[in-house]
Amino acid sequence: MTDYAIEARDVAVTYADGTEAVRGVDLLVETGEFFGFLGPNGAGKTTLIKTLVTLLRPTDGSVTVNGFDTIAEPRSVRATVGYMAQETSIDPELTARENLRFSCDAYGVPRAKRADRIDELLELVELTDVANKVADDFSGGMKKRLDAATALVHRPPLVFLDEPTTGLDPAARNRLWEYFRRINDEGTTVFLTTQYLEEADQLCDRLSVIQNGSVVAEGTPEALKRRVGGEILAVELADPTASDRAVTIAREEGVFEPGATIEPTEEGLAVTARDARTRGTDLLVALRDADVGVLGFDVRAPTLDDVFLAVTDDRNGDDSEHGSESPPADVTTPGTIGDGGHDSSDDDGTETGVDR
Ligand SMILES: Nc1ncnc2c1ncn2[C@@H]1O[C@H](COP(=O)(O)OP(=O)(O)OP(=O)(O)O)[C@@H](O)[C@H]1O
Repeated sequence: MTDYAIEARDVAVTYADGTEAVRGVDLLVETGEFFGFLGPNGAGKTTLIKTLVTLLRPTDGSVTVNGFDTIAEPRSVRATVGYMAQETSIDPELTARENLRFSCDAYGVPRAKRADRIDELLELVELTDVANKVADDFSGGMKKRLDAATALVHRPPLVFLDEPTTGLDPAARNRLWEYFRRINDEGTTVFLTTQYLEEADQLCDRLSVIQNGSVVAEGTPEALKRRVGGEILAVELADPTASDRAVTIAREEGVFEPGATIEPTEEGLAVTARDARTRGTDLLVALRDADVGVLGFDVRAPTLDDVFLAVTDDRNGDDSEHGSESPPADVTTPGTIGDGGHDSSDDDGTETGVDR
């Protein structure tokens, strides 16, 4: 086994209808890492995961997973990975225990080891008490926990989690996070795709941001946040329609360092700068002198939302290069990830399925 759980070189995936879902992605994930893959709907996350687990064949480039080439040695890849897909793989008519038994069959877990392995996993995902109840009666969170357990029956050294907490309430999400942390602490490499930036921030050692099939940023959550370039000063104006005027004042007064980003927001304006905290009061004074009323202000450290918006905003439609080395462009106020408006439920089934 290599030091890398995943080595993807210049991977491209084009669907039969000509959609270029993944365009020249390079990815190195070290053994033992908790790696995050972020991106808006339709960015190419699921396509890449399916390529890594041998469900899709790359149009171009090469992929090695756990030291095995995905095209030449797909069986070895499948034997050493677990895959929790977006769509649940559990059978609602079977009990939790039966679902796990079924997965043991599918993954070829030796019979003598099955009972212990199943008890261990039920305990890990806290479903021991309901082991003999049918999955149909489970809450969304319980189903997801069972789903995750079914991907682990063969003790894979690498597990892929495709948006595992989508649709769960915060409490259920937290429980899954604990469980993912535990398997990672025990040595399992985790590859997680998510649209929840907080989730990536909480869990991931390192992450990549993908947009339009290309990686647009990559690094540790901390390094990515630093790249936003300082802190964010948000000013709420008494009259939000005065925000353009306030922005002009902030720019023309030269209050902040030259690289500062000063933008209007719905409430007023936002400044991203290394001296946002120290020079913030100068801005407030300048606004008062210009008779622009201020209701309140706040200085905060950047979040991954800011990173995400900074690296993706400016690149909509720009698919010409990875750009992972260049600093992010402008920063806007936090929000949710944009919707590319595609239905990910369809799968062209280009390749064989993972035995599940
Ligand atoms: N079977 C398919 N045939 C043609 N195009 C597809 C197919 N599956 C996905 N696509 C397209 O490929 C692009 C990437 O889709 P993909 O599902 O990989 O994105 P994603 O980042 O996983 O999005 P989501 O978060 O919605 O799952 C999108 O433009 C999508 O519409």
